[in-house]
Amino acid sequence: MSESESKPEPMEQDSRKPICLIILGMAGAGKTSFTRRLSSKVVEGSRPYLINLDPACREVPYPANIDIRDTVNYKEVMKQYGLGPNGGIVTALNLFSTKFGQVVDLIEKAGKKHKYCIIDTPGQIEVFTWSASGTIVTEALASTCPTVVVYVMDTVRSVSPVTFMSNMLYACSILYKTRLPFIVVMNKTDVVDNAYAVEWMRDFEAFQEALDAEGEGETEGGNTYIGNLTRSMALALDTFYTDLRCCGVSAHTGEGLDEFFKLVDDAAEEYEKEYKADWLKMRAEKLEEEKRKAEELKNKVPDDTVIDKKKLIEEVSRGREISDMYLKHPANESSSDEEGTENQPEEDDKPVDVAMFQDFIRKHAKPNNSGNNT
Ligand SMILES: Nc1nc2c(ncn2[C@@H]2O[C@H](COP(=O)(O)OP(=O)(O)OP(=O)(O)O)[C@@H](O)[C@H]2O)c(=O)[nH]1
Repeated sequence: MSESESKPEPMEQDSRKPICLIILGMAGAGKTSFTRRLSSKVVEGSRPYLINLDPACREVPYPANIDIRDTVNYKEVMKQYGLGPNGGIVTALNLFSTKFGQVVDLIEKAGKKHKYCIIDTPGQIEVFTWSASGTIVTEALASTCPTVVVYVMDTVRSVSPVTFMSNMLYACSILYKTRLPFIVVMNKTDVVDNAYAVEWMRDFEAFQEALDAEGEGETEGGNTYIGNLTRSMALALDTFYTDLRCCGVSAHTGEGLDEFFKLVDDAAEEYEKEYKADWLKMRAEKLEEEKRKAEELKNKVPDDTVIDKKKLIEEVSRGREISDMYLKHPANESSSDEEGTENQPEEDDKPVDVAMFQDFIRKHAKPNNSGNNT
């Protein structure tokens, strides 16, 4: 029966899902540089599948398989909705997230070939972590594939105990918000070794000494209000530090990547054992809810409007020219674009997108943030 025993293997390979890594971190921590470094890492015969979710970045320095900029033109979004740059980025991500199901389909298919899928997020961390679209994207990924949050920390900028504490508090809040396996990546070790940070996490006395040393008569450490607060916070974070996966890396030199991938595999195992069941349950409940909402929406949308008639998001194969990419603007370009050519919106684009966007707002707007103008 050796033949039948060997048969399940390709099926397992076919249904294998990639391990999704959501790359988060403060502006300038090195998310994009780190993603770029990971993009060249060949694991089990292939490079990671890459997704850029930053609509405002000028250049993506790695060969993205999916790039939000091919779908949403955030400058047009700004114009059309009368928003500033931050509002434009948030709204662009909101629009993209309404179709994230299609992205998830592509990611699932990519699992046949790629072991990892890396998702680079916008420069301003709160655009992702404190927006409805960030939640939608995270939930869509986590309820389909093993998903791990990778928090990139700038080791150079965190040498002050107070800054380090603020960074860790932010990381901690993301951990509790996402409820996913978590890795702290201490980046830029080519400039400053991350040993100090690991010591502060493992040894409270060492952290206190550093705080005292910084504090003498200054505004931040010692017995000042901030110093005392930081001390209390460090104690409170003790539970967070226990079992926290962290490693030092340099996106510039590539140092620490092997250790990083070991932590990722370990975190993916943790997802399978401890998180997956909850996420699957949540997805079942969401599907049920969506079905109900879709019924409601169907009654509101004019009969001649067909939702999901065609794909909004397309995968871009490596090496393909930008001009070859499938471009479509959910915000509808009423003004002429920079090249002077204007794509005529198709008849059913606008009502569908507007209906989807309004439905999105209805689903996610809470009574207490209805006045939020982002
Ligand atoms: N020395 C050193 N510099 C780094 C490293 N990683 C990133 N940088 C530098 O840090 C700066 C910010 O890097 P990015 O990769 O743009 O950081 P980011 O978090 O994606 O930035 P935003 O998207 O703007 O938030 C750049 O000047 C990088 O060259 C590293 O490992 N070592």
